[in-house]
Amino acid sequence: MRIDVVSLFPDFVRQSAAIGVVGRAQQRELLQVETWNPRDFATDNYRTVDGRPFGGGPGMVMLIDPLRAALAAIREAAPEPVHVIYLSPQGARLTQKKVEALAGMPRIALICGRYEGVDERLIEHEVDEELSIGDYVLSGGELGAAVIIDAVGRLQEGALNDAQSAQQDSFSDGLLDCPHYTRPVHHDVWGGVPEVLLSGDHAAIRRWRRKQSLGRTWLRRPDLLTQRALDDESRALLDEFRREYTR
Ligand SMILES: CN1CCN(c2ccccc2CNc2ccc(C(N)=O)cn2)CC1
Repeated sequence: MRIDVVSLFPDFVRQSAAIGVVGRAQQRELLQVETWNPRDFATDNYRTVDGRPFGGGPGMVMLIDPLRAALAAIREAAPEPVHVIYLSPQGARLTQKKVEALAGMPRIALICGRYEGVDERLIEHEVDEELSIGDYVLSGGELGAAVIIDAVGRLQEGALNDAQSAQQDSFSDGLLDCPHYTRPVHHDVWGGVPEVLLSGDHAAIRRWRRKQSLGRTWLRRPDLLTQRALDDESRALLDEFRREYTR
């Protein structure tokens, strides 16, 4: 999968994508991240990328032409069609479901707004989808781009090793994760490690983890439970958790 990023701060995007699982996915050519700076496509001597807003008011707006020129260069750089995404607070909330859809695409382009955003006509004519990584204000779209690159990059076939993808499968089905523990087994101050995890009974451990995922989702994010049907076994486990919890 190829991801092209339009940003006035290409180094930030490139460096964040060079780390960890995503960096390795790039080395293995499972993922390709390219950055394009609109300033390199500005035609005036001052390499202008922003303009004063029509209608007045504070702040500046990103100019159409450098962005369009960057997008044209992106399209020209490889044959596959490009799905163009604009990161902004006005976008649809990013979810794992959306991440999975994006991860299956051959190419996406991420436009990172700065200043007060980009000229609306660029969004209308060149952007396929506007996405937000959450209901908060950032100084630019670059962190959103880094989030999408990580979430999508780690889903590329071969990016995660078996242990990581096993963890991924057990948890990614829309539930919160179960608690995790490691040595020292006994810490005097904080109490113990759940006995079942030390039992070596792998069926019981699997059951306990699933029950914890279901129970924690019910306690912390009940909204996630309404978005998915539970099979009979999960429903029974959750009922058991709820009975124990409300005792
Ligand atoms: C003071 N304004 C500066 C410009 N900005 C803006 C407006 C439009 C596009 C990009 C930006 C860059 N900021 C972003 C970007 C994304 C998110 C997100 N939630 O995904 C939050 N913020 C809005 C705020």
